Amino acid sequence: MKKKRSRQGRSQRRRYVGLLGGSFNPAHDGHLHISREALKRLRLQEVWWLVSPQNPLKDREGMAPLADRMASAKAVSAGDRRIRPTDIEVKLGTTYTAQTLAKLIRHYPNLRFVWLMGSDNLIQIPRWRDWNKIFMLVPIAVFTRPTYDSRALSGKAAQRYRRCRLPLYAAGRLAQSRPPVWSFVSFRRHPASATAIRSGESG
Ligand SMILES: Nc1ncnc2c1ncn2[C@@H]1O[C@H](COP(=O)(O)OP(=O)(O)OP(=O)(O)O)[C@@H](O)[C@H]1O
Ligand SMILES: O=C(O)c1ccc[n+]([C@@H]2O[C@H](COP(=O)([O-])O)[C@@H](O)[C@H]2O)c1
Repeated sequence: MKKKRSRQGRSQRRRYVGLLGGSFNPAHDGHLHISREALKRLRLQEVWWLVSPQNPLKDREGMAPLADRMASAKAVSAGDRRIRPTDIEVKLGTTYTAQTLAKLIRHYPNLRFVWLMGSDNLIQIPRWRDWNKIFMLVPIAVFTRPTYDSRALSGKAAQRYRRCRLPLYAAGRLAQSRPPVWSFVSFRRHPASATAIRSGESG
């Protein structure tokens, strides 16, 4: 009886943290939108914006300095204390997500992480280093994004992990679920994109 109570106590103290990795070149309302959706729908306490030193698949040309991207992330998230921009990958010495996650899990044994990404990245994730390891390490929430969803849901990653997909109505349990597990969060789309902002469209 005593043992049961203390186990419950431990799980109540657990904090669930969403990780939104990105270039944030610059940060925009789309990032804010999916972070708030994640906090609410996945029942998270915090979302960390992992402002990437350099996306291994993106060109260095046109990539603003990390300090500028951090400043933009801080400005956009300023109104919401649950959202925390960080350049922690610099301190961890990682640019590959699988490595970042392995280190974060080791450094923060009392936190439970969930990887957050837009549906464009579900299409691309099979090109990431050790991508299957990412599915094994943390639950993954994929957010709806204009134009990408149907390709994402018929793509290699969605197909390979189709049996590990939690339906939307169960997304509130995603953070506590044992990987591999993922969910497609399709409540409301947001049209913003950094590419559009850089090219002078409204984003
Ligand atoms: N409007 C959006 N809806 C859903 N997910 C988004 C949206 N904007 C960004 N994301 C997600 O946020 C993460 C970080 O995105 P990133 O910083 O690359 O912005 P981006 O707008 O996709 O940039 P770019 O256009 O330069 O590729 C990625 O997982 C991306 O899919
Ligand atoms: O690990 C990889 O091989 C890898 C390849 C491409 C992108 N990522 C990560 O994916 C996240 C989204 O990147 P971006 O540039 O699309 O915003 C960011 O955290 C990147 O570090 C990771």
